[in-house]
Amino acid sequence: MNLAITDVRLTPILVADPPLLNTQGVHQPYTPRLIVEVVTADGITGVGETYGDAKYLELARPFAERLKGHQVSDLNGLFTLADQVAVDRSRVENAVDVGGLRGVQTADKLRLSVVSAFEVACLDALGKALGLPVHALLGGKVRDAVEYSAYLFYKWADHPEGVPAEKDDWGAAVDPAGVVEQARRFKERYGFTSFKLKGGVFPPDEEIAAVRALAEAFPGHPLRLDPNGAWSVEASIKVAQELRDVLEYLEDPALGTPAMAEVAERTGVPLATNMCVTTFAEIKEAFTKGAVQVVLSDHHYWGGLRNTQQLAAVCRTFGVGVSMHSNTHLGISLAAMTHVAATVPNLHHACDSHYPWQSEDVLTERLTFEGGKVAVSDAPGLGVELDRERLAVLHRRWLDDDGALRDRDDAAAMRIADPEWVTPSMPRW
Ligand SMILES: O=C([O-])C(=O)C[C@H](O)[C@@H](O)C(=O)[O-]
Ligand SMILES: [Mg+2]
Repeated sequence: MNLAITDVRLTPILVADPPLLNTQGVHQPYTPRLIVEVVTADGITGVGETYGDAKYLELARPFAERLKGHQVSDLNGLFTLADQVAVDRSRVENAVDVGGLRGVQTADKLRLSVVSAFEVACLDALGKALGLPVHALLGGKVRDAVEYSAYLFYKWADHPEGVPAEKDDWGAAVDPAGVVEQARRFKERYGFTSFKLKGGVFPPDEEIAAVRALAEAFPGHPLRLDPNGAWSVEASIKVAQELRDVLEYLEDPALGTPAMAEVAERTGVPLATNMCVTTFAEIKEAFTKGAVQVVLSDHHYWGGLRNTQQLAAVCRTFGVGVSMHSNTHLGISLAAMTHVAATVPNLHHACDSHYPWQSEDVLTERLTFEGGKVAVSDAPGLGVELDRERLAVLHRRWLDDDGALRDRDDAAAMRIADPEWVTPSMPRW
């Protein structure tokens, strides 16, 4: 068996995205992703997926060049190689994370976000070579299916007039009735039993009303609200108090560990985060201060599936919960999330996934949710197959773009509807 990498293919693509609202603006009609393929000397191809904005591509290209001859089994070596790739400082210093809402930006985090796709691709190739599923390479699954929650968004019916976009069939959701209707459809289509509402869009009272409406429509279902740090400590405490009987957790109500710690201390509602604990370096302060009760991991920016397992082990040690965050992603990443989630014993909350919002994919067969769960594949590797024709079509869209959509920018998308829009300063309320 020859596990040496002989070829690496990087394919940036643009995928359709509905007009989903968040505190920074609205999603653009197409969003960039990067599809990574590693090919071994034996002709086995492994696939991975990560963010596709220019700053990730700029790193992925020189990194890919260093991979020729690298063994797909040498996962630790990927990180050593990545350290050799210089990060342009302007990419991280004072940079506003215009679309990600994923916390601090550092050179390491940028590297990890790129390496994660290669780690997944190597695991996929290794699994195919050995005839083993990725979860087996990670130590084995402890469950046969992974539970996800419905990721509800305030949403316009369509992207602004005149903007080329794919039509979706979800309709608008800009008030409590719209949010409940969206949740109903999520439940009907996918069987989800817990609901997360992306908040920070309307004043807190309106979002409290939406969560109350969800609680009435779906009694006993776990509910979460995530304003991405848009509230002051006082506003966060007010929301926590008003919703404490129905919330499973409140996600990133306020920005930064000190503010989260204050909210946690003054309310009994558990706090989750994918903004103030996004790197190993941020764990100590947050856990010592009791700022978070659930860390939402994301294998992209935590640096892959094995780092996600390490994060879960640290959380377990400190009695902090762990679950999963998600940005716009396709089926390769959902498969990777499902494999690693299947191996984490202390995963007790349904994971987030944007996947239902993505009408397009690069797989021959989409992953499906049954009863809100994705079955853990036992096929070799990730258990997914790339659809090269679809990949080519979505790459062609990226090639044809004049650059406007190659970097996700939710504020720019909002300015098309509201020319006065500027990224709100935080806390917004
Ligand atoms: O849980 C979160 O904070 C997210 O998923 C952040 C994302 O950027 C989400 O708000 C989005 O895509 O609009
Ligand atoms: Mg969040």
